[in-house]
Amino acid sequence: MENLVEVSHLSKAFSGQEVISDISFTLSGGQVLGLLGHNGAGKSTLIKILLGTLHYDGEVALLGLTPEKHRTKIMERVAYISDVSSLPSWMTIKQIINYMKGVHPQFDADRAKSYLQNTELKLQMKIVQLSKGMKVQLHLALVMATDAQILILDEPTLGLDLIYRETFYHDIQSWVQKHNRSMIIASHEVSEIEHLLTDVLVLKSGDVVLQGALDSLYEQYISISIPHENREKAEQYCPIYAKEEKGHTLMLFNNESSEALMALGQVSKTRLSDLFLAKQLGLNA
Ligand SMILES: Nc1ncnc2c1ncn2[C@@H]1O[C@H](COP(=O)(O)OP(=O)(O)OP(=O)(O)O)[C@@H](O)[C@H]1O
Repeated sequence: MENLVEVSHLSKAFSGQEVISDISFTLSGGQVLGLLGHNGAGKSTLIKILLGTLHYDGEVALLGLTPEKHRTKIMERVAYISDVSSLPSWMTIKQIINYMKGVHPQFDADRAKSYLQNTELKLQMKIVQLSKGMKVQLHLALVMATDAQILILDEPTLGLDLIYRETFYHDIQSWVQKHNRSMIIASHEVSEIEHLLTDVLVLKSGDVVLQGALDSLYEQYISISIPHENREKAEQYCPIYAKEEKGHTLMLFNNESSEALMALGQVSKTRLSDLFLAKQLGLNA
């Protein structure tokens, strides 16, 4: 399948200081990439590069186009939502829909209105009167009506309540699947987005520390709840991460599935949040 996003040996330095080092990945329709990392890991810098607002070293192509050179063309088919995205506050919802119709070649006003029918938003409402969650709903409806091929989200649900978050991710996931789009989500809420993701890219101070399809990572990394009496024996198998939980220690192992180890505790599905912490903190968690 044709790749919608291609990144090859991407690096970025600010004043000689490298903040992204040699990142490569591709995304095709239906793939949802979780871009994860501690504060300052380089997530927003990578997003800015994809959106064509920063210079970089390496190769980057969205829909076959280079972000720096073809920013306007790319932005017709790439949508971006972040917690700081701003919509013109003086407009009514009806006005912004009409405005989008005027400036965006692929915008379908009827589709935007039909998405809004499932919300409490009304066409005559002014954007300035909307709560943060309502603004995100409006933004999402506008994006879903633009027929964007690639959707980039940077902490889109920051400050939203649980109901808005659930609805937001539910709507966006059905849209991505139905239309075979690609999506990149940068977020600190690892557990919240795990079920949406097909792939992950975890950064630590600009370096890739974990990358791949989630299904193969779930196979590669094994989580076992070890009762305290077996802890010492389990440690001999070199866990990459250990966390005290009620009545046992949760240990994570890489490519270690010997029967003797499995017999020491209860094997459970690996959680992305534990894998994330293992890669950020290692055994010193
Ligand atoms: N314009 C800039 N000039 C100099 N350094 C910058 C600039 N923008 C970002 N940085 C640095 O690059 C590094 C990566 O920052 P970035 O904003 O990409 O991280 P992030 O993963 O998005 O972090 P957070 O989760 O806190 O938003 C940080 O060390 C930051 O200080």
